[in-house]
Amino acid sequence: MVKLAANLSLMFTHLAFLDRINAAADAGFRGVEFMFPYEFSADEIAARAARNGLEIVLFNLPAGDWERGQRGIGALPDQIDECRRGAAWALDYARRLGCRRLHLMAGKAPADPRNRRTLVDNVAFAADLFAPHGIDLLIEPINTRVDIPGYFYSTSEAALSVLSEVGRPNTKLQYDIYHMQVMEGDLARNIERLLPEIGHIQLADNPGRAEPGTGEINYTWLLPHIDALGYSGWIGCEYRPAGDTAAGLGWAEPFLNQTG
Ligand SMILES: O=C(O)C(=O)[C@H](O)CO
Ligand SMILES: [Mg+2]
Repeated sequence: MVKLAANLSLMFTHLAFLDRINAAADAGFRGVEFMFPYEFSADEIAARAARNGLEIVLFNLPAGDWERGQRGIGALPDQIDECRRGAAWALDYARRLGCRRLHLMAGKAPADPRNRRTLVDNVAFAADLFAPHGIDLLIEPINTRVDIPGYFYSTSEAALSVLSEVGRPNTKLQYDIYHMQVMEGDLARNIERLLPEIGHIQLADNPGRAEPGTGEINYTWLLPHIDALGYSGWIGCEYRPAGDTAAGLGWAEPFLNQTG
């Protein structure tokens, strides 16, 4: 079964954040993800999701000063304390929200030995903090060609080498099909090969990062294929709708019906 989650940081953005939860449920989603919940009360988010029968499937650890261009701090030696306080804050939210996956963003930093050591240690710290609560820690290679130039890892191989050095069973790859199309292509074969390492998938079309059907990726074929490979996790719709979010959900109807 293809399980789609609405990404509330990018979808239904004409509504206030909490109201996006209702909109996602009304559109037929059974799961939601978002970047950062921290300016809202965890109890309010949890109550709203519960009332709408929605599972909260993923959000990010605090990622530094986003407004000033930071995109995570996991690999930044000067912000180790902040990263670890953020891991504890994220865990508190995740427990209240019943969320089982948290994404740690590495940030923009060259892949030199000091930054890598910092990242490996921070990922290990957070994974160990989350493990007793049944929570997985995810890292996601992000394309450096269009979206985040200078991001610490932009290929599945680079992210997996970090996870293998960390060596914790509750660390997984967040495979964002959009980023991986930009950096690697050969999506079906790569997803099949990486499946045992993948803890969460996200999607958008390319170019433009809008909904499936607006670009070059054949999601009509790829989503059932991923399902047939045996992937049973969530697929987050992390795209910027080309127009009205609900009006652009035609592509998702067969899959939203499946989760209903
Ligand atoms: O940029 C992305 O693709 C992500 O998934 C980051 O977590 C930002 O939400
Ligand atoms: Mg993503």
